[in-house]
Amino acid sequence: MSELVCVSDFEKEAFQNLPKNARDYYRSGAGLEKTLSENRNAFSELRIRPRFMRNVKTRDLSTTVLGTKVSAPIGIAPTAMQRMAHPGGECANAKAAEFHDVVFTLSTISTSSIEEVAKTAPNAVKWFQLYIYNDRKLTLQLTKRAEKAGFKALVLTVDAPYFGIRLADVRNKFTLPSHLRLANFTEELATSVTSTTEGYSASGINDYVNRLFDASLEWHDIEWLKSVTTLPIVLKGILTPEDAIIGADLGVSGIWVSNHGARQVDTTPASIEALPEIVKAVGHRVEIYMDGGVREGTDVFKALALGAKMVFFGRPAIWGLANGGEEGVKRVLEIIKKEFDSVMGLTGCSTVKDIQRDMVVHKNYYSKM
Ligand SMILES: Cc1cc2nc3c(=O)[nH]c(=O)nc-3n(C[C@H](O)[C@H](O)[C@H](O)COP(=O)(O)O)c2cc1C
Ligand SMILES: CCCCCCC(=O)C(=O)O
Repeated sequence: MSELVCVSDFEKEAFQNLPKNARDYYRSGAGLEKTLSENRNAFSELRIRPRFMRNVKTRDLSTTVLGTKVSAPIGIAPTAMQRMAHPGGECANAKAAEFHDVVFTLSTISTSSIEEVAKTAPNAVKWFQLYIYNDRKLTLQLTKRAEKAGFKALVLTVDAPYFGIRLADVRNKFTLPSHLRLANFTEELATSVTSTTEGYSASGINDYVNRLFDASLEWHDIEWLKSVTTLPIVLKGILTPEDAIIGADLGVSGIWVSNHGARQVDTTPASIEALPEIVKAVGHRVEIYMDGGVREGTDVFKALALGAKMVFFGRPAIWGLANGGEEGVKRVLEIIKKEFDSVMGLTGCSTVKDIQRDMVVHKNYYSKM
């Protein structure tokens, strides 16, 4: 693993080693994957304006998120079915986050259960990502289990009433390998990720979600969620200030700017493009996080300069898992932290508060000169 020195190295290696069904599921985006590319390109369009002579001999990457101190403003986004990447799955991922003292977010659709993850990584800062099922009793049980297991926030994903068309999964007719289970569920719900339809939309993922997720959700359902949980609620998948304002008015604690790793609607903006206007609209009222295409320390720096309090990534942790399980994710986190530390020091920032809005501009700023 020592020859893997950046996230891109981990990605290439994971592509070699993962079975096609899993690799394509993890890698792919919706449609022709224009937004998938833009999530990366948009970071490259931004330029960092460094400042010097500011005593950066020691640097402190730490910050707080929803009142909890963490070692760095980076966290692991929820990604489903992680045991396809490594037998340790979500438990290994959470252990790595615990080791680095960063946030770990567990997906509803995990192959390790809420309780297993809590037991394996008792001291990790854990958040639970919630999908709302047609069966509200089941949804409530998930929420209560997360509370009981010590999870610190509920991340309600709002961008997935049903799932985008991911052509790779359609072509592969994605199914969950038969030795794995969706560990938060029993019986049919634990194993039924198989294609039941034929033809164009015949991916097991679309079929599962179409059958079970509540596509009728509206804003008033946030009131219901607030009434049944003691945990702070974060809305994940927000891409417009209009929706961010509604969420803030409803009293949520955080807005997570995201296009779901470009897996829902192709040609939505890159998350980093959507971030500034959302920060402008509600950044003074709630914490703002972002994910989508974060692969390097410079990306973390840019997102913070544009107003994010915390930056998450999904696929890099999967590539870490695929290259050595817990140790692989630890290494990925170490790399991104080291890169971020390097950028901070080399731009005159010794704490995250020193990262100012005017330190990042679009490259067009320079063409006007
Ligand atoms: C394989 C995969 C599975 C995902 N599963 C979930 C999920 O279960 N719940 C959710 O809210 N988002 C899910 N997402 C979206 C991620 O939480 C996150 O928004 C996205 O991965 C960020 O982009 P990045 O992978 O470029 O870092 C998934 C993304 C991927 C790539
Ligand atoms: C079997 C249900 C599929 C859940 C998929 C999780 C997810 O959000 C994704 O983007 O994939």
